[in-house]
Amino acid sequence: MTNPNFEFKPASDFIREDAPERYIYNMASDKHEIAISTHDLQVSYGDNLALSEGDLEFERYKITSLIGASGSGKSTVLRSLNRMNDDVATVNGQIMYRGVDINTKNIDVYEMRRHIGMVFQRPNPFAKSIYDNITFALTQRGNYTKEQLDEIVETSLKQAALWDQVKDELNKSALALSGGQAQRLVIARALALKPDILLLDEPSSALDPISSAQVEDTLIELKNQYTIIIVTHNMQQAARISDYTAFFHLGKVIEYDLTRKIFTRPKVALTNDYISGNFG
Ligand SMILES: Nc1ncnc2c1ncn2[C@@H]1O[C@H](COP(=O)(O)OP(=O)(O)OP(=O)(O)O)[C@@H](O)[C@H]1O
Repeated sequence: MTNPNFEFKPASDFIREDAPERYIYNMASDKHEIAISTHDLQVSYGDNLALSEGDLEFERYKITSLIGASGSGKSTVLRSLNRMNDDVATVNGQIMYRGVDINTKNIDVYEMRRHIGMVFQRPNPFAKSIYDNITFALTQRGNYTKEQLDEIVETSLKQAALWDQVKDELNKSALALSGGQAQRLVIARALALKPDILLLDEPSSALDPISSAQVEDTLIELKNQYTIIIVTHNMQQAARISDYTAFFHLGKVIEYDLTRKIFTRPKVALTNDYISGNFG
């Protein structure tokens, strides 16, 4: 006989904050090459613990999307990966890159950011020519001949799929570019430093659908040579471009798996609720 006092609760109600139902893909067991990983990462803004547990591994030459509701900690993780949070947050734990914990005081942060570049939500070209946008950071910290700079400008613009559109007007102001072109210029600017890892924080959310598709195509092209980690609110975008997806909720990674599994057979009820638009 049915117990009249029994009340059915949705699965998400059973998730305890201290031990949420979760599933993390075990990358190490499959011998994937890891580009960067975090261990016991905890990030606080004052008293607010924005990321309370973060053990994540990012596979080399893959695109990993970080998804989750607003405030769930995605940007906090992304920004911590190249120390953009240093001045605003307390970041504890290890961030291992090429055998080095880059979350320690003796790291040259500027040098590290040449390896781990960042592209932000709004295209932010400098008020300089297209050419100078790409060469600016290089000329600040190194000696390059004009021929070397020309070559870097051409290669990075080609990689960012912008060369054909701007090759005859490299001296034009970058501020005259369209949103999609400007974002690809910013990607080219990051690539000019020859990074290993590219971090992108909602890189196409401020763009129209055509420009956004161009940026997505660019990222898919780039993953042959770069490890890409992207924060996105656009579920279709995550499903289209990424190999892995990590779902964040209240500062924790709830599910991290192959993208096709997250979007077709998520293992955690909360992930399913999120991707099917039932919350957030
Ligand atoms: N610079 C900051 N100062 C204080 N609190 C911050 C700062 N940046 C983020 N937070 C807080 O940290 C928590 C996580 O924020 P975070 O930006 O990482 O979330 P998110 O998942 O990237 O959200 P969104 O999708 O809106 O960008 C939130 O509670 C947010 O208010």
